[in-house]
Amino acid sequence: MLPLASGSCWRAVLARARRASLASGSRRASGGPGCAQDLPAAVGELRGELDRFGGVSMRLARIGALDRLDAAAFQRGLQAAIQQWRSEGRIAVWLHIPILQSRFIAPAASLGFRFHHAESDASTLTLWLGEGPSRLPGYATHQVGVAGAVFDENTRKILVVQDRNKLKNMWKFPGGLSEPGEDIGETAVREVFEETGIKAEFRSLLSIRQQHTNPGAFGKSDMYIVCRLQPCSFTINFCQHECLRCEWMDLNDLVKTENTTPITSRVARLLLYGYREGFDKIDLTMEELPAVYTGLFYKLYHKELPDNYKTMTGMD
Ligand SMILES: NC(=O)C1=CN([C@@H]2O[C@H](COP(=O)(O)OP(=O)(O)OC[C@H]3O[C@@H](n4cnc5c(N)ncnc54)[C@H](O)[C@@H]3O)[C@@H](O)[C@H]2O)C=CC1
Ligand SMILES: [Mg+2]
Repeated sequence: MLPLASGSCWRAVLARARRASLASGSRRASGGPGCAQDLPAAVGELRGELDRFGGVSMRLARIGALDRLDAAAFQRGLQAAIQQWRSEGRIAVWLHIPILQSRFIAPAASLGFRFHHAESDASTLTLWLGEGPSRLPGYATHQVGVAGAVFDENTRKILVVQDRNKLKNMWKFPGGLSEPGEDIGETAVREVFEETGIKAEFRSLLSIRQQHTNPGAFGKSDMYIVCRLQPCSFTINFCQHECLRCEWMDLNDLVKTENTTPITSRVARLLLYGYREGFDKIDLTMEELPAVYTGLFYKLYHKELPDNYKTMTGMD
């Protein structure tokens, strides 16, 4: 982000707020915590930053004497700053508020700010200043759950569990929610081990289910991904908190049983097809590739691409 050229605007408006307070002889003029005389210390450090979309970002954590700034003075300062930013053609304001400074949320909300998101130690509010409805991107919309279909080709057995905390005890693949920064395959391997004690390796991605307004996802959307895993151990030691039962079941039995969920039944049939006709018919395999802009790496999942199509050597 670039420092905002009109950062001095804050200094001016809060100095004005201070003068107004002094003139009105308000309680703050008399000194003590939250007193208007203390404003310049906080205000001098208050800087907005311009982003590449033409919006302004304000991080209250960067202001040293914020503890002494009271909510009413903050609101007056913010209001004047918004006016200034509007006149400069800024399209939006992002306000980052540390959790211990949450008293600034209400004054910001009264000026039209709304929550964009919250982390454990801070919240971010936004105000759209541009024309028409807000074009700011929303925050996270989905949770990601991943299950491991651990299939042993030698015995044709598949690892299944029944949840302890469900009203109906149906067979399903072990799995759970992905953690931040975790790859899909890593979640499948971790959850399978935590729930069943079975060690396994990621082979491919088999299916993706998307479901909206999911109660288990706090009313957000849910992506449930099933991976094919290859077992590396076979002795079950299942988690008593999460699972009621866990066993290696013949794949044909899982395909035929009614005591399962529709998605488990469908993926079992997909696995049976892959087992008989070749897993290349059903696998979305993974490859790591470099990201162009960030210099980081990402994982790409798709059906196997023949080598000559990867390089395009000798092809038109
Ligand atoms: N069709 C299927 O076969 C099923 C698919 N799924 C999918 O699996 C994913 C989630 O898997 P899970 O095994 O549920 O996740 P998980 O294995 O990460 O377990 C979640 C844990 O959080 C606990 N928990 C949940 N809500 C709680 C609350 N309000 N208070 C206290 N503890 C709470 C649960 O008891 C459980 O121990 C989702 O994507 C979901 O859609 C889940 C169940 C069945
Ligand atoms: Mg689970």
